[in-house]
Amino acid sequence: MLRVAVPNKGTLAEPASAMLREAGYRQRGESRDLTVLDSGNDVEFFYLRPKDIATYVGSGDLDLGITGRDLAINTDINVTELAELGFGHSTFRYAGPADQSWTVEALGGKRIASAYPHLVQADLQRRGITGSTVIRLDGAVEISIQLGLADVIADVVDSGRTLRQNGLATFGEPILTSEAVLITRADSDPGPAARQLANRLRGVVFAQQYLMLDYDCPRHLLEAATAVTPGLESPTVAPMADPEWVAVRAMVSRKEANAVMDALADLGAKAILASDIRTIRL
Ligand SMILES: Nc1ncnc2c1ncn2[C@@H]1O[C@H](COP(=O)(O)OP(=O)(O)OP(=O)(O)O)[C@@H](O)[C@H]1O
Ligand SMILES: O=P(O)(O)OC[C@H]1O[C@H](OP(=O)(O)OP(=O)(O)O)[C@H](O)[C@@H]1O
Ligand SMILES: [Mg+2]
Repeated sequence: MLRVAVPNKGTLAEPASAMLREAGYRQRGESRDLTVLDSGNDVEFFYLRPKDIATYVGSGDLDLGITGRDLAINTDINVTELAELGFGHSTFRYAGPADQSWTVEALGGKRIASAYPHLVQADLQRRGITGSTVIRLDGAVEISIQLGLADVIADVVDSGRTLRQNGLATFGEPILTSEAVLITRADSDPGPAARQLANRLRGVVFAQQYLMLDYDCPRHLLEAATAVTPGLESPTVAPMADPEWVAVRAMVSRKEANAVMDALADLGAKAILASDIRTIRL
């Protein structure tokens, strides 16, 4: 039986379970449940702290896990990414008081507070910065400078609101860009059941990036219209009761969908519909 770790709370918990459900797996109904057996798919899910997931997967006690890339790297254990899951996006950055001008080069010998100490140590080492003290905190890191514990922080930045509220500003390039990822132990074949779960999740991620467009097209405009909607392989073109018209169906990128619909309408297509795609196998 495949054993899979899923975040039990925090930012990643709800979207991770929703994605697994969409991919056809049974998920817990009660937020206090720590395990769920999906006997139909021969998978057992374990609901664990996101910070601990890479530890379980890296040790080989669990086969797969969903966690943040930043959390996985910070765990400093041998795991590899099987899929990017398209949610839980963030950056990991240095920040200091907004009224001081900081550079990464000036971090030597300074005190840096972070809930991701390994990630910070690795970044300092990569840059050849020495003598800094990394102070490990569990959360609410933004307050530590004000309280006198640290000179700067390194933390997860999403909207930037928490930093602004605490009078802080980022400096230097992001240390990392992160999102939720599916991980497995590095240097070992995860096996066919794990590959199937990864493929199902990739199908959901991919589907979320596309919409299905359907429209009616005057036959003489078909070439121009299908140039606007080439689809993945080629659009489906079906006859309509009126021989002057054809029905066209093609996938379009969700980001471009409205521009494509405008272009089709300008061209003379009618009844242009966009619908969600739940999942895909390419
Ligand atoms: N706005 C956000 N705040 C916090 N984490 C975020 C945010 N957006 C994305 N993430 C990602 O979510 C993961 C952190 O989730 P988690 O809930 O474990 O953090 P946490 O709230 O710091 O945990 P804890 O409950 O121990 O404080 C990281 O991978 C992080 O990059
Ligand atoms: O850029 P923003 O949109 O403001 O989001 C980033 C903030 O959110 C997270 O904190 P969280 O709420 O998880 O609290 P914590 O510090 O206790 O983990 C993270 O640690 C940052 O503090
Ligand atoms: Mg947090």
